[in-house]
Amino acid sequence: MTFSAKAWERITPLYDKILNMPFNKELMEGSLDLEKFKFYMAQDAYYLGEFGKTLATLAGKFNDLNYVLAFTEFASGAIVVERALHESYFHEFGIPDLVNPSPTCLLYTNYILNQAAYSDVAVGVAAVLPCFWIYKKVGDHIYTNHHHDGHQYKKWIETYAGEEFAESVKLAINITDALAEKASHEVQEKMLQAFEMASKLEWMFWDSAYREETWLV
Ligand SMILES: Cc1ncc(CN)c(N)n1
Repeated sequence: MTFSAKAWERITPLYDKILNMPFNKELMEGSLDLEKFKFYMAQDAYYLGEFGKTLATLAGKFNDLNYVLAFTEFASGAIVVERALHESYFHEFGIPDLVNPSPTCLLYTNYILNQAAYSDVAVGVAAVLPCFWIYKKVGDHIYTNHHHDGHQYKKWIETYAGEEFAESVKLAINITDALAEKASHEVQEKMLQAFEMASKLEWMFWDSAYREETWLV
């Protein structure tokens, strides 16, 4: 069994919960409160900057130059392509440029940055894989089930259900599998744990956006 098959099996119950979160269900129906979506987009802008730095950190750790290239492109993709999506919404909805990260956003970004900086590179890669893979699956699910006409969150849906993003996700999965194949049993177990932890943090990120989470002190 490949690492990716094992990893997805491990998070399947969590993935089902993600699909049924109010944020994602209402986003799909187009009924999601605009203030919640704006909150999410603002936090996600912060997230994507840190995600880009995490990918760039990982890029510098590979010996295989194909992987360096792939992760460098992922890093610029996170910042350039997804930022374009954000900027169109920022324009439309007036979301602020400077964002203070929510507790969950800070927790998630610090987790992936920490894994990229201090863990085995294969573990760092496993920690960022949910950011690709879960979004692709959720994007496809929402794309298939949403009403196409005049949907106010159409650009978001099309970004994550699109072909360009699909190519990156496939490559990220293949690289993770190749790294896992060469890793010790111990590192493979840490990779699974990192994949599961980041998947939980994806759940928390949507939940925190729905609650418009703030600092209590
Ligand atoms: C929180 C989060 N995770 C993943 C993605 C998709 N790269 C995103 N935009 N935001």
